Order: sequence, then C-alpha cells, then structure tokens
Amino acid sequence: MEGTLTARDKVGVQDFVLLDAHTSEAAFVDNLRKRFKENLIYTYIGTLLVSVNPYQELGIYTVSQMELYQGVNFFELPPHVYALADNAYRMMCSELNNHFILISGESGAGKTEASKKILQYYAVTCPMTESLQVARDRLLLSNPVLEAFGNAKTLRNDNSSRFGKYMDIQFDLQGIPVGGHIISYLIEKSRVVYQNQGERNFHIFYQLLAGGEADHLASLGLERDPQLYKYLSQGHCAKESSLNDKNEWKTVSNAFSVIDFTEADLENLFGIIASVLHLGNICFQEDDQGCATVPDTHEIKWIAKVICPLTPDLSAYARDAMAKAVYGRTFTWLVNKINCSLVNKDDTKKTVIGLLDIYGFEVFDKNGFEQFCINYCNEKLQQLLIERTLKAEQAEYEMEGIEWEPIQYFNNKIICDLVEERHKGIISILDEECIRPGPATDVSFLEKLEDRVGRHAHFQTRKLAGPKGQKRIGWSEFQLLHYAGEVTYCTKGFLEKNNDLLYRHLKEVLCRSDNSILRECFLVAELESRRRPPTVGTQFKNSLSSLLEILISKEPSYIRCIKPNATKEPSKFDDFLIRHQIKYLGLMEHLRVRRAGFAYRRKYEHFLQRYKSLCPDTWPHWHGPPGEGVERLVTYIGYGPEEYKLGKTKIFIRFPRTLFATEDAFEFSKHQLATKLEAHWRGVLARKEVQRRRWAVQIIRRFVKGFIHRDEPLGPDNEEYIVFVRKNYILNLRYHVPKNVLDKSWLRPPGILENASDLLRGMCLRNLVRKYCRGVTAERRALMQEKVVASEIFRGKKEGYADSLNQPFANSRIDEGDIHPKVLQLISSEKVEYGVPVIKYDRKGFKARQRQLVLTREAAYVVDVAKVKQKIEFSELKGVSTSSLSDGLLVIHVSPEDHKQKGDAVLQCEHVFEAVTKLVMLVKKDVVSVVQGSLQFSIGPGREGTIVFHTGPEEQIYKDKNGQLRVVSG
Ligand SMILES: Nc1ncnc2c1ncn2[C@@H]1O[C@H](COP(=O)(O)OP(=O)(O)OP(=O)(O)O)[C@@H](O)[C@H]1O
Repeated sequence: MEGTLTARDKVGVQDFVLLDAHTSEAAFVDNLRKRFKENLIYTYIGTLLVSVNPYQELGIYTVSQMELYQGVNFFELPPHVYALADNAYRMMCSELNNHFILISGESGAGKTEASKKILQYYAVTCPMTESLQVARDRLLLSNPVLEAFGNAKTLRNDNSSRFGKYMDIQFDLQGIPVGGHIISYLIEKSRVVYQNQGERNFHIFYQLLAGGEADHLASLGLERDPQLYKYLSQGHCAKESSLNDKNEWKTVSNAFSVIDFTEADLENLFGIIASVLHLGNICFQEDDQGCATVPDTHEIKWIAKVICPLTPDLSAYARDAMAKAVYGRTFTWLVNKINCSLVNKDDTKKTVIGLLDIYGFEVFDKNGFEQFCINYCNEKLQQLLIERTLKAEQAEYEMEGIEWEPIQYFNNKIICDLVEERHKGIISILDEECIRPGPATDVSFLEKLEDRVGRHAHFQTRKLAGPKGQKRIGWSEFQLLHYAGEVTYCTKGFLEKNNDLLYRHLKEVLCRSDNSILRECFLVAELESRRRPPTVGTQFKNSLSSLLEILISKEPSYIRCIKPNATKEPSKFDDFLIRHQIKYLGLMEHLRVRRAGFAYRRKYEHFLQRYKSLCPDTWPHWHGPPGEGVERLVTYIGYGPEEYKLGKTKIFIRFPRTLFATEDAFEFSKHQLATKLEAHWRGVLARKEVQRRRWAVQIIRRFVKGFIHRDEPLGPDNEEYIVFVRKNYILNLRYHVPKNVLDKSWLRPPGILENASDLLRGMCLRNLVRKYCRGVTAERRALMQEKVVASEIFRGKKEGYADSLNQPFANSRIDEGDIHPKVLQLISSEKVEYGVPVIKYDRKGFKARQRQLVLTREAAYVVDVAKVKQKIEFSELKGVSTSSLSDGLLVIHVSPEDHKQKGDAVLQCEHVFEAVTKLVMLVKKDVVSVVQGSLQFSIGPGREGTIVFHTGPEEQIYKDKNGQLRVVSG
C-alpha cells in the first residue's frame, strides 16, 4: 500500500490482510494468481511472507536489490524475502534480541532457496571485518556440504532436503556475522538403501563417483559407473541431466577445505561413503542349514569379515540396517564437525537469527511413520505460531492502550497432546508396543491405539468410525484430524521404523573400526549401557521439544512457501494444488487471526506523512503532536468511530476498505495536488521569466547610454558603463601583459582609459626592464654598453647599422699572439685593448696595404707585421669620420700641424661599427662624424685630399682623374 510502488507492484493486494473478502479462499487464490502471473511471487499476510516458487530466475536477487531493501521500512517496498530478512536484522540490532525465521512448505516449494537467499543477503549487506570474512565464508559454504550429504533427487524436487535444518547465525554487537550453529532433524536414512523409481540416493555418492580422482576411487575400490552399485541404481536415474555431479564435487571439495576438514577426516569420511556402496552390493545365498553365505567376498574385503547365522532375508535386513545406521550417524558427525568450524570462540555477547528450513505438512496417498513425524512437527510449529502471533498481537494492543478483544482461534494443543503426552500419547503407545515382550505387530499397535485414544475427538480408525469410515480408512490405518485437515496413516512399518534396530554384534564391529569417525559414531559406552536407546519417535519428540525451547525465546518471522505446480514449470499456476497448500500451511487461519483485530496499523508519523495532503489542517505541515494530527486528519476525512482506534503511538484501522478509501483519496488528491503544484510552479516560472527580461532590458539600456557618454567625465549617465568597462579592461589586461622587454604588444584601451593604460604600460615595462637587468651578467652589460654607444653614433645615420645590431661585438679581432713582439715592444702602453685587421690607403697613390689597427688606452697604432707604421696619441686625435654608406671606410684625423704625423689614417675595416665604437670608448669623447657625399682629409701638413662616397653596381675604391679617392659601395 505504501512507498513509491510502480503500477506493476500494485497488482492485487500486497498484503492479504487488505483483502476485503478475507475469509474467502477463492479471493485468496485469486490474489495469489494475479500476482504470480506478473512474476510477483511474494505477498504478505501482515508480517508473514507468502512465497510462490517461480521455477525460473526472476532477476530479483541482485546486489542492487539487496541494497534497495537495506534499512528500509518493511512496508515501504514491494514484499520480498530481503525485506523480511532485513526487518529481522534491524530489529535484532536495535533491540539486541534474538530472532528466528521459520520457512515451511512442501517439498519443492522453495524453502531451501529462501534460506539461501537470506544467508546471501546477510553475507552481502551486513558489516564485515577482514578477520571475520572466514566466519562468513564458512557459514555460506556449510550449505553445499550439507546439501551433498543430506539432499537427493526426488520426484518432487531435484534437490530435495531429506532432513530438517535449523541454523543459528550469530552476530556480534556491531551486527557482524561471527559464527553459527546447525541442528539437523530426522535425516531420511531409508533412502540410503532404497529409492523409488525416478529418485536417487543422497547426492554425495554420485558426486564422489563422477568427480573423484581415478586414484582416489581406486583406493576406495570404487568404479566410476553408479549403475554398478545397487544402492545407487534402484531408482533408474543415477545420471540425472539436471544435476552436474562432477561440478558439484568440486564445489563440495572446495567447501571442505574452507570449513576445516583435515585430509584424515576426508579419508575416513569417504571411506565410509565407499563402504556403504560396497555393503549394498553384498548378496547372500542360502546354505544347507538355511543360513546365509556370501558367495562373492570381493566386496567384503573392503569392509570386514561377516560370518553370521541368519537367513538370507534377515542378513539383507541386517546389511541395510547397518548401511542406514552408518550413514545416519555419519551425517550427524558431519553436522557436528561443521559446527566446530562455525563456532565463535570469543565469548562476548551475541545475538542470533535462526533459520528453520523444515518440511511442511505432508499428505500423500499413503502416509507412513515419516509423515506422522513430519506432521507432528508441523502441529508443534503451528502451536508456536498461533501463540506467538496472538501474543504479539495482544501485547501490541495492550501496549498501545487499545481495548482488547479476545481473538477466537483453534488451539491445536489438543492434537499435540494426542501425539506426545507421556504414557497416553501415540508415541508412548508405540514405544510400549516396541518394547513389550511377546509378538508385537503393526496390527497390535493399531488395536492398542483404538483402546487407549479411541475416544479422542481427533483420532479415528475404520473400526471406530463404523460404516461412515469404511470408504476413507483402511483396516491397518488410523486417521488424525490435524489443525490443517485429516490425514490417514498406515501403521505398516511403524514399529520397525520406530525401533530402528541394529544387531548388537554389528554395533560391536563398528565400535572397533579403524575408521575414527565410525568409532566416534558408535561408542562402546552404548553397548555397555543396559538402558534401551530411545526410539526414533521419542528422540524426535525430544529434539522437537528442544527446538521449541530454542524458538520460544526468540522473535518470530514466517515464510510460507508454495509450490505452484507438480511439474516444476515456470508460470504454471495449478489452482487445485495451491488450494491444498493454502489449507495445509494454515494460511487462511493465519489471515483470519490477523484480521480478527485490526487490519492495518501504522505509526502516527508514517500515517501522517503519507496522508497529510488530505486535510487542510495538516497540509503542508502539521506542527503539533503527530497523534493529534492523525486525529484531525481522520475526523476531517470522515472515519466513523467503529472504523479505527488511536493507540499511544499508532493508529489501528479495522477494515481494509477504510484504508483503501483513504488510499484512493490520496491518489486523487495527489493528482490534484500535482496539477495545482504544476500550475503554481508554471506561474512562478513565468513571473521569473518576465522579471528576468525586464532586468535585462534595463541593463542593456543603461549600457547603451553609458557607451554614448563614454568619453565624458564620470557622471550618472556613464558611471556604471565606465566602471564596467574599466573593470573589464583591467581583468582582461591580466591575460595580455607583455612577457618580456622585447614584446611590444599591449591591449588596446578604451578611450577613457588611455592615460591609465599608458601609466600601466610604463610600469609594466619598467618592471620588465628591471627584471631583465637583474638577470644580465657584468660581461654582457659591458657589451651592451658598447652597443648603446654604437647606437648613439650610428643609429639612423649609417647604412648597415640596423643589420649590425644583432652581431655581437668581439673583445678583439686579433690575438695578442698575432702581433709581432717587436711591435708590442714599441707600443708604449702595456695592454692592447682592441685589435682589428684593416686596409690602409696611403696618401700618394692610395695604395692599399694589409695592416692592423691596434688600440691601447692611450693611442691608436697602425701596424704591419713587425713595425708600427703610425701612432696616433689620443691627445692628438682630432676626430673620426665614416661615410653614411656601407663601405667600411674610416678616417682617423690627426692634427694638420703635427709634423710627426704623415697625415690622417685612411682605413677600411670589415667591422667598422665595432672598431669605431671601441675607439670612441677609449678616447672617451664623441669624436665621430658620419658624413654624406664626401670628406676632406689631411695628407700631410698643409695638404688635403678628398674622398667621395657614392653607391654603384660594384664595390670599389679608386683614384679618379681629379686625384680624388672614390669609394663605391654596393
Ligand atoms: N525463489 C526462487 N527463484 C527461482 N527458483 C526457485 C526459487 N525457489 C525455488 N526455486 C526452484 O525450485 C527448486 C526447489 O526449491 P527448494 O529446493 O528450495 O525447495 P524446498 O522447499 O527446499 O524442497 P525440499 O523440501 O524438497 O528440500 C529449486 O531447486 C529451484 O530450482
């Protein structure tokens, strides 16, 4: 009814309690069918879960499904076994109490699957520590081992559990699964020696033969073919296609290693399994005295020597009894051994959830001792259920302060007593008959029953029933009127099965076996004891009574499994079969009990939260106590006083129709509300849109106005715009500042920001320069100073200057070693500052000679290989001339009156910019003139020459007819 369910989840009712026709079995079946057709296999009766076996994978057990159900209110989501498991777990964690989940149903209804799903749910969703993973794995892996030894293929179920199982999962206070304990009930031993047509023995026999290593089988004296063994082949289906024995063997072997079985354990265990198979193959022949002999002792050597004065029939009986006893007790040993590995040695407080996977009510055409025990077990569990359910129901009414109305139900204690009462009950009578001296038979047992319990209202025989019973009850039968209906039992085999006798000397042999498991199973003390061992019936009664003791102290949850058809087909819903199970599972009775009080109850908070929109006082919020809110709400929607009751924390609604009406109103109001909300929301959106547009228009208008007045002084018309533009420009500038001194780019500023931009640009440049300067070495700085000087002299004046910029100046163009030592001697100053090869033109014929220009701190020398040709003291230097063209010519002028000198030095140098700059820096004066056209120079005192500069197709220097020096550059 609640939660965010999809339409699919709402097929029929999710809780039978909400069925209006709750007494109608037809309505019950209808609801089940409707849901089953939609693959909705789970339905609740209150907190009881009804599950119909889908016989197909439905994809509803994924990890995401587990996560979905984790920690969610039980009724919030569609019914699921996970919801039930989670609910028990949450309650256990919060209230620190113990729980059990009882899973019942007939063979093949899905009990074992349900219990596995619950175990997996806990394994995945419970918190876990690394050290406790082993405990979790052991809990999970105990299953395949128990199934191998305790399950078999039957006509009803290919993997039928042939024993009842109760498993405690122990949790520590953090809710981590830390250990477990298993109790098994009534393993079907008869299957070891006999199987019906189409059925098999326990899986483990076939798994061993199919999957065991060849060596292993050889050491056990076994062949791979199961047909060779009488105990495996009577059902004629040893090789069942739906079962993969070989794979299962691997799973079981792996599980054994995880749950602590040693090599020796396994050797002994499989030794027993093999012995049982060999035992089954022993045949007996009659000898002359009518005693049994064993014609083929091949098998015997694998077991022991048997010499026995019995008839062949009795021998075969003894053989089978031995096989059954050995297997049955080994199974018990196995369960104990698994328990040792599941035990949690830490003795801090634990809480438990018990899983009880037990046979449901069985009603066959022929019902024997087994059905009698199983149905007795179900009577006991039904009693527990009724008591616990009613108790819980009535406790809840009391706790909530609701007027309590006694609920009428059938108390089946009377049937339990009929079966189990000491000295008076059927089991006691059977035991008496088993031990009394003299010939006791199944018939004498029946007569005794008639005599002792014949007047009981729930007991009937053919003789007691008179003519009425003739059709229904046979002469060797008795009938019990169980809570779930009549069942007729045939007394044949009751005595033998109840006695379950094993010849004493066989027990003796087994006590002395080399196999340590057998020695544990057959204790010498048992032989020595003079007391008769309890019969099967009494043992079962005692174990049931212990089970009930375990269960009574725990909080119950129930799962009732239903088998939809007898042919294991998906989607087939067999009405007849299902009605039968509804009856025997006591579902109608359970529903009636649940409905006797109030159909529906919910905490005030939850109820209010869901339905508050139905009343203006509680919508959208109720601020008072929730109980008062609920009262206001139900009064407003018109609940009559007989329809509900208000408890301390919950509202109780008597009839489903009241709740349905409320739910319908809620659905309707939800639509209305949705429409209203939608309209309201659209209005809000539209208003928002209008406001947004209006705002945008205003912004744009102000922006345009600002733009128009952008160049005016700051004022109301442009302030916003300018602030915006300024901010925008500055923010943008961040990404466009030049990265180095040579980068001349700059973000163009808006008109209003030109000044600021210039200032910023200056700052930025200074900053870059400073940064650059800091990174410059002394050597490089000196070179750059020279370049600066060169720039002052030549920039914009002489051709080729720009190209020279990126050619670094050298410290000297000749090595000191290249200058003749004699020359060096003649040079007065100690150090040559700079030297460069030059061509010197003489004054007469302007002849060109290879020379070097050598500069010291005081003078310039023109030298040849070994001689100083001319020395010009800087003090006498009058100036330096170059042309504006790219001819490399330079003239060092000397004083015209200086008679020591031969006139000005006319030189041509490849590195004219460099040489002139070095000279100027040494002279420390601006002495250079860059001339255009021509220049005058002194040839000697009182005599002058002219040099004319121009450009031409070919570079050359020559004396023209006027005696002038012509310098042509390219
Ligand atoms: N929830 C489920 N989803 C899919 N298949 C299922 C489900 N439950 C049961 N089955 C199918 O039905 C078969 C029988 O189920 P299961 O063995 O649990 O029955 P059971 O009630 O334990 O029978 P028995 O009393 O004979 O042991 C399973 O092997 C499986 O194929």
